Amino acid sequence: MGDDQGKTVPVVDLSCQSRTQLQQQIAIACLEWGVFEIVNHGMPIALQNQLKNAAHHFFSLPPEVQVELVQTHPSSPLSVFAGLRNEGEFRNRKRTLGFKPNPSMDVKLLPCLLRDPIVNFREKMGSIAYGITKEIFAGLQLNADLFSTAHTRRQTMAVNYYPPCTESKFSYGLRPHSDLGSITIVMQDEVKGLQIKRRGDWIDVIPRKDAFVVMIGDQIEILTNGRYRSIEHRVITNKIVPRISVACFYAPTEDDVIEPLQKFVSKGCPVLYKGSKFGDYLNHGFSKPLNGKSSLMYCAIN
Ligand SMILES: O=C(O)CCC(=O)C(=O)O
Ligand SMILES: [Fe+2]
Repeated sequence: MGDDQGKTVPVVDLSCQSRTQLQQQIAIACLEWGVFEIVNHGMPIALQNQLKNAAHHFFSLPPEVQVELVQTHPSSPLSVFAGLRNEGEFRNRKRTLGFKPNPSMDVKLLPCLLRDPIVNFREKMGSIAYGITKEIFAGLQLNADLFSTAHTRRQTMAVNYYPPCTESKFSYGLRPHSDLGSITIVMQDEVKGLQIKRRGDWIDVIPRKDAFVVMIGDQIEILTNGRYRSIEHRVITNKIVPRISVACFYAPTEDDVIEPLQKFVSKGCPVLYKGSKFGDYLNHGFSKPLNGKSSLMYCAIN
């Protein structure tokens, strides 16, 4: 486990420890950092490499070919786009291959290049996410099965490609933000770029071949009334090599209303957020350019 005083994101080994120890480590990481890395997570290396290779290949194709490959059919579960829906003043220098939430997916619609890597990776990552959220909620003495099921129902996935960038005003691959859902699990390649904000400083999440990054999202902050805070993060580009990441987002369904649990409210800790439908929260978050943790203002009680 990383040193709390240090500048390294804590690493949680999912093997070789009792569940109580595991829950404690995760609880400390959530409380003090809002982000941690997991090793021995059980995702086969071959599956990771398959998806990374497919992503490199896909993004090396001309943009119009990329679009043609994934968007020709209206019910395709995939879409490919540059930047974000709302960019604001500065562009986010990335291209994303996005997998829609719980599509009634006809796998045959996916191009062969991506079909097996995406489907297999996504399925395995879903069970890793369920396992992690279970330990997070168990560590909070909540009904772990119930809450982990509720907070992983909506699953989306983004394969991000950050091209090398020489213009300094485009140095952001992704501007500072917190994720809108409950948890995000990220697979990085070997290229640095992801940073998290801790006590006012930006800290690199140095890529480790064997690790995935787990980030606490806004819905957990709301549910726990600020006990666990969502992590602000950003991606910076570099001038030389492209970077690939795969971000898997887990969240409640769009009809679920998320509000602080009574357990986390007390005289000394008054209610910080009002309840809101996750779908409304999401639409509001997507309607604004990324700006730190401002997405939480949507339901903050001041
Ligand atoms: O590329 C990364 O490492 C993180 C991506 C991310 O933060 C996001 O897609 O929300
Ligand atoms: Fe993010």
